[in-house]
Amino acid sequence: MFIRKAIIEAVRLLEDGRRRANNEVCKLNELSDINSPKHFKDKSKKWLKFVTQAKAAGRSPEDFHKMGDETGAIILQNYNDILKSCNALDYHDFISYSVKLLTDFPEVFEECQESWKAIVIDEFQDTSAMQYGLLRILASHKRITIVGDEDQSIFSFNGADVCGFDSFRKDFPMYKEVRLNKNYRSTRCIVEAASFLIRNNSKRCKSKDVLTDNSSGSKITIKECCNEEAQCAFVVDKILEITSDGSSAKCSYGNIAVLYRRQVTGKVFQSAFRDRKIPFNIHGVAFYRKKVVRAIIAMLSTTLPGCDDGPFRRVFKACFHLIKRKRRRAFYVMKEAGGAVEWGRRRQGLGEGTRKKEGGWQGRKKQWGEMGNKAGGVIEHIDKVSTVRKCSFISAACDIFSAKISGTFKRSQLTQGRKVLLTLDMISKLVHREQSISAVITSVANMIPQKYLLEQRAVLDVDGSKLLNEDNDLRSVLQYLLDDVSLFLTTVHTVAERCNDNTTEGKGCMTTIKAFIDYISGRERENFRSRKHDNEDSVTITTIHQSKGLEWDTVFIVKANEAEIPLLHEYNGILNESATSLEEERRLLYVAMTRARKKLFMLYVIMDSNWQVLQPSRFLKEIPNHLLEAWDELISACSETTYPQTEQETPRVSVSLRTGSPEKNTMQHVSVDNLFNESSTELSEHENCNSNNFLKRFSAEDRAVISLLFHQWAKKPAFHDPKRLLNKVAFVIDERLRAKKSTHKLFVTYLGRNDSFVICQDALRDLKSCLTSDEAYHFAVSVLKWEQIPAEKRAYLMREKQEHFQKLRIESAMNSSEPTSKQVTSNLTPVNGLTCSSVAKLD
Ligand SMILES: Nc1ncnc2c1ncn2[C@@H]1O[C@H](COP(=O)(O)OP(=O)(O)OP(=O)(O)O)[C@@H](O)[C@H]1O
Repeated sequence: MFIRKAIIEAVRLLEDGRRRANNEVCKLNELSDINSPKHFKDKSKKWLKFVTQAKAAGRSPEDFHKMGDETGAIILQNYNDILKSCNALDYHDFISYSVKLLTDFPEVFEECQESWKAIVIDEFQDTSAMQYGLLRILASHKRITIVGDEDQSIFSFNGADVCGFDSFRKDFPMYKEVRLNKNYRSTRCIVEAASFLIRNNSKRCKSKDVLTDNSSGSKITIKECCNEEAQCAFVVDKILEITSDGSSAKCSYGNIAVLYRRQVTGKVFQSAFRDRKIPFNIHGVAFYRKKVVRAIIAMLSTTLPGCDDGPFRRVFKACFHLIKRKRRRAFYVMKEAGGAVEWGRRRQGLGEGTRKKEGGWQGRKKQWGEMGNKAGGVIEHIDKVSTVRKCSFISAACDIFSAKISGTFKRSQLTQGRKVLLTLDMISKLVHREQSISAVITSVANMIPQKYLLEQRAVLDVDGSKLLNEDNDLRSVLQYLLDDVSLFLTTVHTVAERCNDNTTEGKGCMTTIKAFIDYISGRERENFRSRKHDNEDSVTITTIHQSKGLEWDTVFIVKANEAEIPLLHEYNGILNESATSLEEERRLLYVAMTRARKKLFMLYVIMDSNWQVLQPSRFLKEIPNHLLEAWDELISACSETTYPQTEQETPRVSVSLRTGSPEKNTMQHVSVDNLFNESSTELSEHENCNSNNFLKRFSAEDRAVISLLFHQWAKKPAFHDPKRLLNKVAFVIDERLRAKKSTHKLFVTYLGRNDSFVICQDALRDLKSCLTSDEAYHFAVSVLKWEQIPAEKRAYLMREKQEHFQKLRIESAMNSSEPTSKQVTSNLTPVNGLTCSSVAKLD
């Protein structure tokens, strides 16, 4: 967290410096954008990767300076300065300082040599250059064994350096190499397929061919799916089939895994598995490990006799956590306002020196330090006082915060501390007065600073496996907790015991609370123990990175698509198709494939959830056909049986377009494009995607014409390149604009027909002006992809798409008595000159 903050600040300092150097004065309304945390957060993502890699490689700002990367040098320098000024070290510093310690202090080095007489390193391919440097010093006695597989180096984003093997060979020339070429895990078919794939990497030891004595097993199934839903349905059906008693190759749930490149791909599987009652496991936080639930339990625990320091510490942490957040928000607001003040000052001619004196990183750090580190700092200080005075945490806290002034804390912090003590006192009184434990929990929940967390759903996708395997649970966190209380009262804590509580204690519900806390602690312990066992018979859903080192009988690699694996986009959307990143992505697929013992499925989708056309991963083509199950048959089976081709099955919509003047409406036919239109409108409610963003710039009517124009030229082989397509569209616009009319007819030949559409001059100009944008480029790419799909497959997809939006409309109409904007538009359609009707087959 701190690292990210430091990088955000490093980026902010860089931009600040640049603006000052250029003497740029921002407009007031731009300032809030420029200074907004989001602005820096987004930008800092790519720099986080840069700094991690630079530090892992042991590079200094000077190195980047020498390489001519001035920006990189400044960012790294700023980042290092920030850490230094906060007296902080990051993970990479731990290693570099250890190297320094061992080099500068021979006695430390000798002690380490004495302690570690021999060193064994597993997964050596994941070692960074910096780690290797430390290793080299520690292993000066030359008693070192490294185990690794360069083909499985997949953590370069974390600084792992696949060149480590070469460095090792050079630094330990007396090494003895033992090649473990025999694979005991997978069938021959899987081993061969993975080998064929990885052979395409140039940076690897060529002589390394993995063999196996295992049987050849069944071929790899490559499955094309219409969309993610269809992909999920296939996986679910297949799992149910292979786990059923009747299956010839019966497999237990625990022997199956679904692997994907990005976390987000797994979401759809979680809900589908829940619906179909397939047990699965995933890393996550169980309900009683949620911070907010733990805070409530800690607050209750503080009222119990003999409560130790832990719950008190947790309460302080939870309450000061809010202060931190609240203040940080306030800080950003202040920063934004400060930006405006600063702008004002510039206008008034206040000097740089004044600004530096008042602001700068030091000032900001002071403010941030006060805010960000308070919870930790406060608790640390109370701990210190309690150790020195040999008293409990709460006594120390009472002493500290009852003081009117403090040498350590500011007055505002003392006030906050007193508030926490007051809250604890109120809870204690409540527990002694109130007899209903549910009432106490509800009141305590109200005192929790992060109250909003209690309204969130108790069972989220990121929760622990035990909870995820339960049915869809719509209860809030608070309701979940209160239901647990009811369950406890009705099943565990008998009426007699409750009466006993009241008579022995006189009043309050302290004993019940103690019993409840004991009950849930015991249950949690048991859950934790059994979870491990439960997971043994659950399907694993995980990312490829997390699957490293594991193995299953059956593995599904899902969404094996371009832009997924290989995932070559940087955070800033720039395509990084360097050979190095491509080879790392190939290794990633290699790791995924080699997780399978007996059966491997590789699936790809034709369209993503945004209805964007996707291509299968280029890596699939690197696996020879003879290892794939009925690849050709599958494809032809799909096109022959899956895609309907009759007129009735591929309804099309025709839309008449508005002309420049409303009176001169002409009816024109638009085919696929109104669906693009439709999707772009619908998608605005879902996710933004570049190509749809492009169309969204235009009015609904113009979108159809523009889309059609692109499709017309995309069909011609001469314009199969997105840039050429954009140039052609620009050329057509120029021609039209030369005619100097307020409205223009665009002659479009599409689906074998010549049609003309009227579009106004302004829309044409707007279109021309944005043809060089990234969004236009993405749109051109998506149009080209669409046109490359075989006609019958396109017809099928169109039908799917129409059905999808039809379903959405029906659902939204059923959910809302108010008409949606879309419904309003469609009701107004005749007035605007838009009509819809079914027309013939697509192509
Ligand atoms: N000599 C052997 N005889 C039989 N089975 C073996 C032998 N060595 C390993 N195996 C089996 O092969 C599988 C893979 O072994 P292991 O996990 O040690 O390999 P690995 O190189 O660490 O794999 P990876 O790095 O790909 O995860 C395991 O199921 C293991 O039981």
